[in-house]
Amino acid sequence: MIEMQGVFKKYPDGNDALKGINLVVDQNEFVYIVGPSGAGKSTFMKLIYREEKPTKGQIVVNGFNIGKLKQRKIPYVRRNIGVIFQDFRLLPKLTVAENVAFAMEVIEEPKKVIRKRTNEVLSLVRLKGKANAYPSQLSGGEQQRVAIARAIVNNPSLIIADEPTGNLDPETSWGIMELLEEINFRGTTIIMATHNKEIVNKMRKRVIAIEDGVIVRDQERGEYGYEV
Ligand SMILES: Nc1ncnc2c1ncn2[C@@H]1O[C@H](COP(=O)(O)OP(=O)(O)OP(=O)(O)O)[C@@H](O)[C@H]1O
Repeated sequence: MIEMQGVFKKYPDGNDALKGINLVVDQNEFVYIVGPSGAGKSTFMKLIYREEKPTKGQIVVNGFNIGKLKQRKIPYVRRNIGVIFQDFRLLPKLTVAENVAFAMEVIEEPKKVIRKRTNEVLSLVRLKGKANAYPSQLSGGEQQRVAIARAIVNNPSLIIADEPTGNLDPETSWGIMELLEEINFRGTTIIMATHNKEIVNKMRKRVIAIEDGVIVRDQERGEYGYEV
């Protein structure tokens, strides 16, 4: 589902963020991306959902050659990818239900489908009771659950999560991880960048370590491997 061959990313200011990435991620894998600050993890994730373009090399996601994608085709690829950030990025003036529904409105789903599916995903993240609340009225963990609901509402085959527990306390973080595991169990591939040693060591998934723009380790049922 994701294939990278000889991928380099040099930012316009000359920063070499990635220097020759090769990897394959299959459908339904759960992959942790670990590594020191500035190693290139976020850049790696941004290339997958085409927030950034590679300077060299090939990236294929769900059969699309991401680097060569025409501007007008980008929405088709993004529709199949849910993205979750450390800082939630909800729309503050929309309610919980509206934040989730918005992701379906932009792809012009019928109103009836939107209502039904919004209810479904809010149940899944256990937030049905907060449907009419605004993000500012929610805890951090609840806001992240809304962001997860929004990410999965269009049934993406892939979720990219960039430090999804970075702003959350340990207990809340576990709740988020259980949710991501359940989503993975239902068939969605998950790629998650994290600095959370406890989570990586307990959940035992594939671990890819990036240092200074290259993959230095790729382990099944791996460990975090750094002191924090
Ligand atoms: N938009 C940008 N323009 C120029 N350089 C950038 C840009 N974004 C990132 N970089 C540089 O690219 C390198 C990799 O950054 P990246 O954000 O991918 O690292 P990271 O592993 O995600 O770090 P962290 O764990 O701190 O989030 C760093 O040297 C960073 O300064």
